[in-house]
Amino acid sequence: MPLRFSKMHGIGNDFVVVDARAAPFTLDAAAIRRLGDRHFGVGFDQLLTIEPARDPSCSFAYGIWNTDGTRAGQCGNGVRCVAAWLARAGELGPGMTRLESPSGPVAVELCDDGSVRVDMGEPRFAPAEIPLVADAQGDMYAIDVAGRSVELGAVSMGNPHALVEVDDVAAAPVAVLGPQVEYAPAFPQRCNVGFAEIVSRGAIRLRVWERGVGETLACGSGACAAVAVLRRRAKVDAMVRVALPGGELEVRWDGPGHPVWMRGPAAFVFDGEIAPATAAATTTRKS
Ligand SMILES: N[C@H](CCC[C@H](N)C(=O)O)C(=O)O
Repeated sequence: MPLRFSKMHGIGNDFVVVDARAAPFTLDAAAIRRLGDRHFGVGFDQLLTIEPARDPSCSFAYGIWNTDGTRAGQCGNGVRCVAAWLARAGELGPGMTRLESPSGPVAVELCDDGSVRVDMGEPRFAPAEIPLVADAQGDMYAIDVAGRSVELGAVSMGNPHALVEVDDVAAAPVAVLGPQVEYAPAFPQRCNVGFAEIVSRGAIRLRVWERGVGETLACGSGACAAVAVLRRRAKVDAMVRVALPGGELEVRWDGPGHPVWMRGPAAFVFDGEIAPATAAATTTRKS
């Protein structure tokens, strides 16, 4: 049987979405890496599966894999695409619908303009929940990276995020500092690394080095993480427009006890199928 999929994106963060409602998804990490290769496979930042929910309060569940074949606990741009995919399949009604992410329930709502609004849950700042092992000064951590100390904020949105404030996001050392922080021993499960420039109290610019992927055009959970960290430092208001290289998201956080709300688009690119031989091929990039 060929593997059918939909290619989708959320402001340039791109996904292969696989329907695993009837038959379980069985590809291993090596096969996922091959499909994620932009030259030998299809190419994606994340592979998403749509599955039956185990939590009775949720209508469906979704799984998330990075291009390196590792699993992720949350994907903000991905959950909007999952909602749009379910809507196209006639599975999503009006109002809020709860979906089961790998790190617990989130709620999605289709808006009249075609965008999707998501309750991403509460940000979790406790170091053990991120997880992060480092000395803190308030909510600022100093970690050793390649022989020097880097100051950053950190939060879990169901997946681990570090946030570095920069003066000019265009000049941020994303490709150098990103992987160094991702693999720093202070983050035992590695992390996604955001670089944020504050434009005003209601607008930031953000680039994200994603765990297991590299720099992407956008990261939804990263946008929520950035607003949560900066709001906690009282540097931004509750409602923030987050400009990423691939487009813009609206993020709102009213503070402790409230979930982070994210709103943005979800787009279909094409539907396709992969021959079993391709999924099982041994040809792939060497590095
Ligand atoms: N692109 C996703 C994040 C993927 C997270 C993944 N890279 C990890 O936590 O390992 C987003 O829009 O939130």
